Amino acid sequence: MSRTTHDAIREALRGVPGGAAGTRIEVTIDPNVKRAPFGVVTDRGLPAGLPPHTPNQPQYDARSTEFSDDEIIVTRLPPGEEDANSTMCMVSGRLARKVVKATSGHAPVPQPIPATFCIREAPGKGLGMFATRDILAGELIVAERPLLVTPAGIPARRTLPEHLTQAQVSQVLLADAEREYEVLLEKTAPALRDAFMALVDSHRFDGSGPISGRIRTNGFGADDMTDPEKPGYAMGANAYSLVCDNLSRMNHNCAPNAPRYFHVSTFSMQVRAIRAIKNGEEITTAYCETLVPFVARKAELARYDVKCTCSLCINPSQSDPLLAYCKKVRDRTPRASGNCDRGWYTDFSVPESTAVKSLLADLAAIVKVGQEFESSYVFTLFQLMKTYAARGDVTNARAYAKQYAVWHLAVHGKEVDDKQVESAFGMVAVAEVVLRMKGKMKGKMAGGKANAAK
Ligand SMILES: C[S@@+](CC[C@H](N)C(=O)[O-])C[C@H]1O[C@@H](n2cnc3c(N)ncnc32)[C@H](O)[C@@H]1O
Repeated sequence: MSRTTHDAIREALRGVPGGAAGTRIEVTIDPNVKRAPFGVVTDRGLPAGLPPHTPNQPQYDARSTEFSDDEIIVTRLPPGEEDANSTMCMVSGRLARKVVKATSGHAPVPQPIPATFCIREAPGKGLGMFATRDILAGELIVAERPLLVTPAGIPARRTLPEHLTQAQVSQVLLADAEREYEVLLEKTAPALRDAFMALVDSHRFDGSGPISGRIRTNGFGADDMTDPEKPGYAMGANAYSLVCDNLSRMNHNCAPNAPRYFHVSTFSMQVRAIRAIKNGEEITTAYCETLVPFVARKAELARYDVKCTCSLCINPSQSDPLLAYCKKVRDRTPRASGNCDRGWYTDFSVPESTAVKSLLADLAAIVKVGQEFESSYVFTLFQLMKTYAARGDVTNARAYAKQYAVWHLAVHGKEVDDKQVESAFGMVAVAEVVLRMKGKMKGKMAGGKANAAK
């Protein structure tokens, strides 16, 4: 399939918070299709003359060898668990196999004790998730199996007549997808199906059916639930949409306090606090790229029926320059710039006050606009850790090693403690050597002075 066609499908069917839509599907459509209609659609259903789509979804045991890596299959994951404790998934054979391997230890989904949240009304936003106690940075807030996993784009499976308009193409894709999802949902455990249907549907007027509407409203993308990118596929054409129960009640905030990630070995979507959260505070996540100006975020969020009123959106003239500053810091990170290291913490011609001062200014700007989940934050912590260590300041090097470990836990769910960070980067060892050297030099200088006085 050509890249343009994939792009068209992806564009046509975007609507997964935090995850670019798209899928590897056999479909011929007008490459000029750009997106599914937003707003009110008067003409719903299939255009005249097109027969309804009949899904053909054999269900596989994911442990079997009956399917190929590239096939999109229907299977229950993780395998071998009760229906109510596993998820109906429409995924590639490759991804199913990855999950089977990763979950073979049958690790249970972790639960925070005592519980951290409740779901209640969030004025102006419908329901939302709120802290029921103080939560520390890095603490687990919620972990749960998804209710449903589907390709982030729509699995259309027919050749479309050339005379269809763009809007009609979108309608056919949405109508066919609805039929596919109906069959998938019939196979889902009743309690999970009920929880799914109780979720909000913000796509009631754009041609989406009740199931695809809920998927588009509540599905999250996850890095660890994607297929490897293949040459020729559009970026994001490897993504999936994971709809959860409590987790899908999290509202958007451009300065979120709880990033999400997928924990494959427990097959659970998880959320941790990126900074301390107070009892009663709303727990939020970001549905869109946040280091862009207000107008760009507003346009992106309109897709999810979100009119954001967060502290950044109500005051764009103040927040936009700060976000632009944070973006500059992010563009300097190794991943963005291609530079492995700026290395200036070992450049002793830069005075400590200057080196530390500029890094602390970067950190303060990031914290001010609540972008702690960004890579620029962790890179700045890393640089501070190294700068202090290179100058023999063990206390500060340790403090930033701790924050560095907390960031990894909150953003990736990776359990690393500050001691591991210290030894991985030789932080404290470096600081101690520097201290010893400084001590010796002082001693020599003092000795020198004493000799001079004789
Ligand atoms: C994933 S759901 C979040 C939970 C939802 N509020 C509920 O009642 O179940 C996404 C929908 O919640 C609403 N929403 C999320 N964040 C919002 C925000 N910051 N402001 C207003 N509405 C928001 C929008 O209707 C959006 O389509």
